[in-house]
Amino acid sequence: MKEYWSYLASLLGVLAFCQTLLQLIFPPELRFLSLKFLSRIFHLFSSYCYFDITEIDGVNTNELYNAVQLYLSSFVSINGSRLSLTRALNSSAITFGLSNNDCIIDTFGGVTVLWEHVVIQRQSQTFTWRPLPDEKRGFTLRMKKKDKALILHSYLDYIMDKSNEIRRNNQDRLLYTNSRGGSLDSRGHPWESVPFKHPSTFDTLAMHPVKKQEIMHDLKDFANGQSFYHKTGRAWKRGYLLYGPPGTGKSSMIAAIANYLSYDIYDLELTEVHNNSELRKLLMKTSSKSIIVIEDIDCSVNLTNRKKNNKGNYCDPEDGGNSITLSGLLNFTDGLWSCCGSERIFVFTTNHIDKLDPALLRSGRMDMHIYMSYCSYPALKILLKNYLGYEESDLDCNVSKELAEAVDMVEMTPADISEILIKNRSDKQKAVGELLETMKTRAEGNMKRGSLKEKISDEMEDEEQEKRALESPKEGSDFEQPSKKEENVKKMK
Ligand SMILES: Nc1ncnc2c1ncn2[C@@H]1O[C@H](COP(=O)(O)OP(=O)(O)OP(=O)(O)O)[C@@H](O)[C@H]1O
Ligand SMILES: [Mg+2]
Repeated sequence: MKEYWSYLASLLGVLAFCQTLLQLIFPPELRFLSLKFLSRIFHLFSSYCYFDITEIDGVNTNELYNAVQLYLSSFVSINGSRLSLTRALNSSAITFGLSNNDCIIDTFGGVTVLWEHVVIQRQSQTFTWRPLPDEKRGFTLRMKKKDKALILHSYLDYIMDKSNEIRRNNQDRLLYTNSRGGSLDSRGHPWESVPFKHPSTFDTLAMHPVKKQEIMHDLKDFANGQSFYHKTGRAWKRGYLLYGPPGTGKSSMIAAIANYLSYDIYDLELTEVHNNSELRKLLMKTSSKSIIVIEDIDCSVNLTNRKKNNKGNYCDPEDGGNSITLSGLLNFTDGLWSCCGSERIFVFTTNHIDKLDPALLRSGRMDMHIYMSYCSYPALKILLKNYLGYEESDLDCNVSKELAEAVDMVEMTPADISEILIKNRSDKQKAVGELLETMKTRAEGNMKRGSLKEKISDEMEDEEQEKRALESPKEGSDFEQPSKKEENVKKMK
């Protein structure tokens, strides 16, 4: 036995000596190359092949990585043994994920594949324009070589579709906003996101039911219109311009659209975008199935100060590319760049449609112009139902008649009315009474103001007429201006 141990010790000693000798004789490059060669030989005879899906691809985020992560999280909770759990700030969902360097098996169309989540600490920070994350993350997909075609053609597409579906069904919508000053985060994103939890829906939106149905129909047509857009060669996008006084529900409508179609919202703060190329980059980083919103477009940037050139056409001021121009914005919504990605809705809102540049309003630019009006009676009925639980039949016949008459005479926004109803929601009758009272008072005020205005304008018109009568000489009087023809005759004489 003793002999055996001494034999083993001497063998180990010889091996260690050989290794040191090899290290001394062969430089590290040669050793690296030989290892690479050996691994090539190994892969040549192995029946498996591997795909690496890294989180960051060059400078761009790899959408496939996020999709795989989400896809695996849907069943990893049942099959995995060691999981990472995450819950985004304010999110209502817990996400399961594979722990670092853990594996999971999946089957697709009778084929078995193995996913490994690979996390490597980044060695040294080489020089980059922006800081990179401390870890390099990625997934490695292992499959049999013979299954490669199926995996590449169908499985990855399936994962993309499935992940989109999971995200829409299980997760909160996301509300993105462009970072202050156009800065990028460590993962190269110019957008910051928070879970979007706006409760507004088309059911709660107070507007004329016919108009509402029309909009909802248009939205569904758009969302289901992939083949139509493809067939007609049009980019799969749609533009809505929402205009109307403050408090009529423009922002609520955007939230309702997002909830209706399960789209994310990109709320673009134009004042934080420095130039057209930055705008283009922001657009490139938006995902499909999203709504890109520019609120108060008339106030965001000065897009209306365009000059007429000598041909009479409007053109942007020359600024050396240091600011956003209207043509840049139109390119953003209309041009070739607007087609990167698909299934996107552009929404612009304004309180003053008359202040917008005609180029923005031209037909074909924004597909639908939607006027968000002061509250009408059909809209009021929705508010009464939402806030007080009242159907029309619950109201006294006379009261509903009075409400219907009064609401058409006052210019009250749904926001004004909501306020009164919320304040008195514990006492429904009081709420309706106060609403009616307010409407009547305002209507009287409006009428008084209206008749006063009418009186003033009548008086002004009378004065104007008198003035004109004094200034213009009477027919046949001495002060009659000679006609041009007479003047010419005089000159000839
Ligand atoms: N049409 C509406 N239906 C239901 N609620 C509404 C409607 N309009 C306004 N409101 C209520 O009033 C509040 C303000 O509405 P919202 O922010 O959507 O108005 P807006 O038109 O976007 O105003 P602004 O022009 O000032 O941005 C909302 O929180 C909502 O409760
Ligand atoms: Mg708004």
